[in-house]
Amino acid sequence: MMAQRPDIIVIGGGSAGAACASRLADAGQKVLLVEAGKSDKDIRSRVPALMANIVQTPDFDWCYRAEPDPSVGGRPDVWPAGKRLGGGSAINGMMFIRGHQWDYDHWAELGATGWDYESCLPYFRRMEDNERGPDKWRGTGGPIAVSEIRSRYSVTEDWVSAVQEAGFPRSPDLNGEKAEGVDFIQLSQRSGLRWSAARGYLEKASPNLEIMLEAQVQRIVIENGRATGVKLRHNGQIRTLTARHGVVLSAGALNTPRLLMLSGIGPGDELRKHGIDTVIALPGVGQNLQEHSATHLVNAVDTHTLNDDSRGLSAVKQLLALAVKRSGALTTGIGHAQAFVRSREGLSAPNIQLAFSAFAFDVTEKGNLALRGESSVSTLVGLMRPSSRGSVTLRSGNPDAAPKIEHILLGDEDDVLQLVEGLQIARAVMAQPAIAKDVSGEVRPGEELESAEALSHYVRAATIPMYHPVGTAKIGSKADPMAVVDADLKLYGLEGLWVADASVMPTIPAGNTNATAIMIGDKASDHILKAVKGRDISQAA
Ligand SMILES: Cc1cc2nc3c(=O)[nH]c(=O)nc-3n(C[C@H](O)[C@H](O)[C@H](O)COP(=O)(O)OP(=O)(O)OC[C@H]3O[C@@H](n4cnc5c(N)ncnc54)[C@H](O)[C@@H]3O)c2cc1C
Repeated sequence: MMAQRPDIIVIGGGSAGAACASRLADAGQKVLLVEAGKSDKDIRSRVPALMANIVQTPDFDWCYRAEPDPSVGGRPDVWPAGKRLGGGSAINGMMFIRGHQWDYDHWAELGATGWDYESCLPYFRRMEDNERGPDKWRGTGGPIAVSEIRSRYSVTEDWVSAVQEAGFPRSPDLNGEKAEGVDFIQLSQRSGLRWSAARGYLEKASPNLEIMLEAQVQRIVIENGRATGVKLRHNGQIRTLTARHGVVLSAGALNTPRLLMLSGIGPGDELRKHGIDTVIALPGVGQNLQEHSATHLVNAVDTHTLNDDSRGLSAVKQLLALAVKRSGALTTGIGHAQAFVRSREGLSAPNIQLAFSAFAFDVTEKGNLALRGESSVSTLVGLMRPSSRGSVTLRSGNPDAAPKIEHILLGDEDDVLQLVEGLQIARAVMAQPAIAKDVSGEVRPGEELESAEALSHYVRAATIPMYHPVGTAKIGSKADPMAVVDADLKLYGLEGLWVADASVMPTIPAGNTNATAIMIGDKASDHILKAVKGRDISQAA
């Protein structure tokens, strides 16, 4: 344990917490980072394709399940959340994408002053070590390695051509000037291995940073209107640790609101229900839960795919390719190429993400995913700006109880319509000459489902969450009663408590959320330094 009392305690060493803790320590703060999970130094986290073995494994994942969702036939969906140093970035699909500039500018319009794209860009740039090199939009030399995919299949090249044949532009860089059009996917990897936020920010962190693993925070300690420390369980003992300046809460969009409520911060009625005294009444805690929804188009193909590389001699070759060249099927992320497209006229920005993979899964009778036995490809059709909103509340006052997640994935008819439009675009792409020559049939939804009505039934049955929960402690102006933190990420009504993770996003950005969460953690450090050292945020980054 740190000999001295730390200046700041950071709760949660995930995507945002790792970035924030490391930057604060670099700036001279004595930081104690407390993480409930173990280290991410584990081959199952490092080898990308082993992701399938760690999601839904309690040693890596909090393994949450939402309440039954009537909009998808009453299915109680799984809501994974990383439980290792690195958090989500230690178990996720590694797709590295920032989202569209419009989303950040929209945040600022909603009251998150200083979170427009121009203000976030220096932090996106400083986090990156981008294999494509630096330019006005991209960074190099930063802690997070961003690499091109190394699991290459000719069918992916064909898909990229087919998207263009279908009328969408080729993007020079979806993380660059414009997040619209088609490109190969970039991954959070270096030399074919996962590059989590823990690897990037914590492995070479300043000696000012101490990390306490397998330390599960039960609540934030509040004295005289100030957060002074945490109560946690470590090695079977309950301990209270204090910090000079305060606490940064980075437990992720599901656990951050849970910890706030366990600490007496949240909607009064909800706290009373569980016998918790209200310290600060903030009705927005746990509300505004947002999530991307996605459905899949699966095709059988006559060309070589990753499904073929998962069996027999080919599988052995892939092991060798990883060991010798750090390439091949075992370096795969969850997608290989992607396109951001508009499914209709009059939108301010693309509303649909198509993520193409040169592989496809079947769902087994037990509900598990299994790679298909034949050559196959899949196109994920993701809805980028869903209207549905859900909530995270307490199941009980027991600090070990899972949060109660209530989310109606397809609560809005127009969300279903947009997914149908996205599916129709994904099908149109597969019909283009560049890829039609590879395709031997449609597995899901199935060619017989043609009408928009039939496709909407399919969407309702087959849509799943994309594992991108955000928004449950949103940034907003003082005039917004549902805002939880101000634009400096300080909790309303309390000194010494900042929230820095995916929960502060006012709305979900158009793209997988890891890069945005890391940006928030990195930028948070400058807001906190402004508070504790009077540093000028406009001069930071
Ligand atoms: C299976 C999966 C696949 C995904 N795929 C992608 C992808 O391909 N690309 C992408 O961009 N995004 C992806 N995401 C989403 C992305 O990883 C998350 O948005 C991001 O990690 C969120 O960062 P965060 O800092 O908000 O929370 P997290 O990274 O979840 O960090 C929270 C941390 O807090 C710790 N913690 C929680 N409660 C406590 C407590 N009481 N005490 C101490 N510590 C605690 C947790 O163990 C965790 O380490 C995926 C997520 C999942 C789960």
